[in-house]
Amino acid sequence: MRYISTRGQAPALNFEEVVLTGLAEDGGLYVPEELPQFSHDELEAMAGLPYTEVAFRVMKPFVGDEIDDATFRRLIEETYGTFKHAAVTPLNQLDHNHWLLELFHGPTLAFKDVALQLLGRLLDHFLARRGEKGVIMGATSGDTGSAAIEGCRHCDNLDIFILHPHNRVSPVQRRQMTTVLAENVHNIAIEGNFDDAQAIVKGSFADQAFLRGTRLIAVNSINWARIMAQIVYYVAAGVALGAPHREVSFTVPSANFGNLFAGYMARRMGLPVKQFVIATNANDILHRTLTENDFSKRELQATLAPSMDIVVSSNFERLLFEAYGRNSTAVREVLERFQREPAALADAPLAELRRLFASHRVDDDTILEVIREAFGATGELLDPHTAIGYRAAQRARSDDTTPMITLATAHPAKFEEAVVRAGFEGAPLPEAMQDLMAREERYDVLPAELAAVQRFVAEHRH
Ligand SMILES: Cc1ncc(COP(=O)(O)O)c(C=O)c1O
Ligand SMILES: N[C@@H](CCOP(=O)(O)O)C(=O)O
Repeated sequence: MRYISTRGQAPALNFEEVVLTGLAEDGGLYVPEELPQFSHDELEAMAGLPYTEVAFRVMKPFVGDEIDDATFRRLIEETYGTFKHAAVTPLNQLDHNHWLLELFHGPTLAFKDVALQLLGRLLDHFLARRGEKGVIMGATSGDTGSAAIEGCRHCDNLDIFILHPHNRVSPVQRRQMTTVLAENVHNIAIEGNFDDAQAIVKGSFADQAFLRGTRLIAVNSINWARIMAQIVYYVAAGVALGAPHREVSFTVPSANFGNLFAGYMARRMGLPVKQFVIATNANDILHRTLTENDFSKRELQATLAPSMDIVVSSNFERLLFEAYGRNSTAVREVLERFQREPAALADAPLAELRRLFASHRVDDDTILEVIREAFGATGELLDPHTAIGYRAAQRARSDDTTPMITLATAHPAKFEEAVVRAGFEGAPLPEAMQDLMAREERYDVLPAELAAVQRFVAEHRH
């Protein structure tokens, strides 16, 4: 399998190279040159299989023969062996036709674990095979950081630098990162927001001289392996609810759009998906683009769903690439315009997106209302991000007969503020994290400046 850049001006890479890199050198994101296709029979055969077997079948075409089957199966088994639910990503029925896809049973209690626990193992495998070392730089609004640290902290060949927005992640999220005191783990609190952190990471890919030749690796969803691993749970959930014999729909709490883009890939590979609902918080660029063709930046707002406090949605570029018929010149133009001024999409790609995607924006008051309402109706205590999805599914689904699967992206224990403000005592942390709030923390606070961060990385890597 070859991977090409959405901006069309970077060399094509193989799977190993694409995992070991981040942004393409032309500033684009890598996507597969051709998408594997699953036939009706192949999808049908996946129903009822263990998650790990579905994972192997879905991801194998992307990996090709770059990892032998026995090794790849071992990496998959080890990865999902860290999850606390036998089904890995169980479906939980809420009413006659609405399901929650629980993605928070991994070690750090958010959907990021599904991909990042695998990515850490893939990186370790490739770097050890090459006898190379690497430096990871990642930006987090709270969840990617801890999942990446958990996935990579045992990798001898890696230093990991995670940038989080200072005082803008929840206390549990911060401590899940900053209490990991391993020598190769470095937490940086940026005096800015997530977009600032993400811009510094992307800027570092554009100018890597500060690393003097050491490889820079991405763990954010700009890394294709993140998307690849997330495709699996769409397929597993879809076939569990009757695909390919019937269509299913998905609602996805969205911000950087890596999660929903994986669902879109699953559809392009053959999963019969009727509708995707994009659920946003007040940082609603995806909703505005879809409904008003307003593809423009606005000031980032702090909300009760802090992991979705993102304005510049990286993976929307991958969707635009598909909607523009893989015309990288057109994609480059629209994204360059977006950096300077409000941009609008051309008529045909916008119509293409509207055919498949609906969207809904949920404000903080509604998040609290939904947490109470959903608990009353179903007995489930939703985290604030999942609450956004729950309401969006109710408001934007196109019909009541297609099964609707709402992605539950995090465990409520990570977001005490919203849970308590909704009137609950809080959600207990799992046993293994009981002492989290008493553990020693280590992190450095830095200005949101590329040079300051690059200097820090250069000084602290091993
Ligand atoms: C809990 C949670 N829900 C939803 C999202 C949004 O996912 P995505 O960025 O893939 O759109 C994130 C992170 O971005 C998250 O951490
Ligand atoms: N919500 C994310 C933001 C980063 O998104 P990613 O999927 O691109 O890593 C977080 O919690 O850090």
